Amino acid sequence: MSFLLHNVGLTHSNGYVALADISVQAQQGESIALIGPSGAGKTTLLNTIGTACSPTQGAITVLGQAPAATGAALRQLRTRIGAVHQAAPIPPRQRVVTAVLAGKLGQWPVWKSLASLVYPQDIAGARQALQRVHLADKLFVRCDQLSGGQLQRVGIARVLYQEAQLILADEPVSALDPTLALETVQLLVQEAKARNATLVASLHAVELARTCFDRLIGIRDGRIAFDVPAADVRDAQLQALYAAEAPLVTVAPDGAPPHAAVAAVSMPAHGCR
Ligand SMILES: Nc1ncnc2c1ncn2[C@@H]1O[C@H](COP(=O)(O)OP(=O)(O)OP(=O)(O)O)[C@@H](O)[C@H]1O
Repeated sequence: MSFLLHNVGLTHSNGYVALADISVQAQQGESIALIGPSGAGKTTLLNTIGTACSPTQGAITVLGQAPAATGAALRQLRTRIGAVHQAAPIPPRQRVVTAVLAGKLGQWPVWKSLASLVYPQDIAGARQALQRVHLADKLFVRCDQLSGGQLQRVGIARVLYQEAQLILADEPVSALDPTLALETVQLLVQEAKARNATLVASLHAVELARTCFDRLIGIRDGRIAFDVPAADVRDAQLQALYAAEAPLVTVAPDGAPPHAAVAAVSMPAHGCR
């Protein structure tokens, strides 16, 4: 078992219920895409699985541990979890090589981590990870000299270098063009499969989610709308997931009566299978 959430809820201090009644489990090695409208709770769920957010209800086990454990046990657990953030939290003046090596800071002894900040301790390893996202030529470039998409790929190189057992990726390809997005999602899925790591990624590109992952979890209003093998998801489920709360009312320019427009699910014609 990779993780297990039982009746998990998360209510923010202002009373906003971001997650409610979330019960979900994943076997080691599964690849799962989280999909759902903006504000549905995908990031909050990823942060909860990744121990960055504590649930206010329910129980959670991650990689065989209850994250409520504090101090050294929690730090140790986090070294086994790799996170790819929507906007990589990388200091702008940091060199790319240092940003990638940061993936293993928690696994290295303190002396090595500190030494690596002054002189990168595994340049070959960082180069290899960067090669996989086509950025080996940026090894010694400062992160503030990269484009948003390049920075996002540095975050992916970091998680590849970390060799985490559980990879949590929050919209990992949102800044990439469609071709690179497909290639990068395939890379993450293949990497996870090759190492029997679990991958959970939130995505707005529904067709990428549908074609590249084993399983799809639809999130809406902080709840699980469906949890199905990717091959079994039906168009009606996707339409309902993304349907506007109230239909958008548009007025035709010629003064014809207003009509309702339901948000369409975008499905570009590319895939993994
Ligand atoms: N600290 C907070 N306090 C109160 N509400 C919050 C807080 N953080 C997030 N929220 C709310 O929780 C809800 C879920 O946010 P979350 O970022 O998980 O959504 P998401 O599905 O990842 O959205 P997106 O696709 O736009 O990234 C949103 O309505 C957001 O406004």
